[in-house]
Amino acid sequence: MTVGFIGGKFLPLHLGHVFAITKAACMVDELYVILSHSEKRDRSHCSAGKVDYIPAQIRLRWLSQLTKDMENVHVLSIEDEAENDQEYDWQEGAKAIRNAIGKPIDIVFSSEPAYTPIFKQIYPDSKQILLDETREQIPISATKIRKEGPFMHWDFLPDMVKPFFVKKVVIVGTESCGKSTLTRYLAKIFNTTYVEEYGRVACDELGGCDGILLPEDFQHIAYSHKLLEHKARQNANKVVFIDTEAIVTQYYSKLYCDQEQMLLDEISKLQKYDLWLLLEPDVKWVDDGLRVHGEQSVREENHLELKQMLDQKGISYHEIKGNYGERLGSAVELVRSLMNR
Ligand SMILES: NC(=O)c1ccc[n+]([C@@H]2O[C@H](COP(=O)([O-])OP(=O)(O)OC[C@H]3O[C@@H](n4cnc5c(N)ncnc54)[C@H](O)[C@@H]3O)[C@@H](O)[C@H]2O)c1
Repeated sequence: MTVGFIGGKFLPLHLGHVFAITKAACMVDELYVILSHSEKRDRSHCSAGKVDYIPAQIRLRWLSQLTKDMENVHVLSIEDEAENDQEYDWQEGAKAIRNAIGKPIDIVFSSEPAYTPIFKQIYPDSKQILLDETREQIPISATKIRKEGPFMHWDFLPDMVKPFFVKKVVIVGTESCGKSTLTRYLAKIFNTTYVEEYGRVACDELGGCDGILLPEDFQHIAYSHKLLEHKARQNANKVVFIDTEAIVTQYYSKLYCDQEQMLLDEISKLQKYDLWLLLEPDVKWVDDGLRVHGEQSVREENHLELKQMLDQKGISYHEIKGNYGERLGSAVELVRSLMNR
């Protein structure tokens, strides 16, 4: 029975790691993948680059998803207190790894020749195997991803890792301000997924909204919308476009049922978007059979009401106005600058 391990920060996990882990898994009876983490050190690595801090729990989830059907692979997480790589105590780290594995280690895997003398010292009885020290198979490193940003190396990220980096753009506004068209067009331009307004789907099913929507419909709408958001984010290509969120649902609950719902407020506290686009009601009102507030003065009043609701929540949004072409142009520009940030 041979036991081996491969350790790393996996900050973030990439296809080079996947290659190394799968190759190592074929060379031993039992492989341990060790996630070494220290919040201080890992935060400073991330902030020195172009990625948000990736908590250890997220990295552990990725490794767990990756290895869940690899019967001879186990993932362990080991924390240390080092503030940077230079401060990392390899000897202490080895002690913790031995303890966690709890059986003799036959092979220590890595793709980093610089670790060879260290491993010789701290694992004198184990064999060392370098998996792809020239990084010929999968030419990528986590340092490069952090330095240049995940979007530059998107194809080197495993599918379970991508959603963490996906930017969420939400498009809000009152009736007939071009939200659903803008959402779909942005998704086409950025070649990605989008979420349509679930309230519309619900009203289509009911055959209308005015006078027949019940307060609980808005809860159903908010839950269903969040589920669609989750799915669209899983499949997104770097960015996902979302038509409407819980504050707009609250706005509609007030408009149709004269009820402000605590649940919708709570949902709105949990949501996090990278960019908010608030559409002005300055395009022609289109009667689609579901809309009822077409008078321009009413549209403007409603817009103001929604704006106030966003302001009260401290949301920072970009106001989008003009004809359809101008709206698309300014939205594209804002999304591009978000992606390059
Ligand atoms: N104490 C110990 O015994 C021990 C052992 C190993 C690791 N560690 C910890 O892990 C850290 C090392 O993590 P890291 O950030 O250098 O590794 P990492 O998270 O970037 O990579 C993990 C492993 O994958 C390999 N790898 C990376 N890119 C690859 C590619 N493109 N193709 C093939 N293989 C690839 C690396 O060589 C490494 O062996 C150390 O600083 C230490 O904290 C400790």
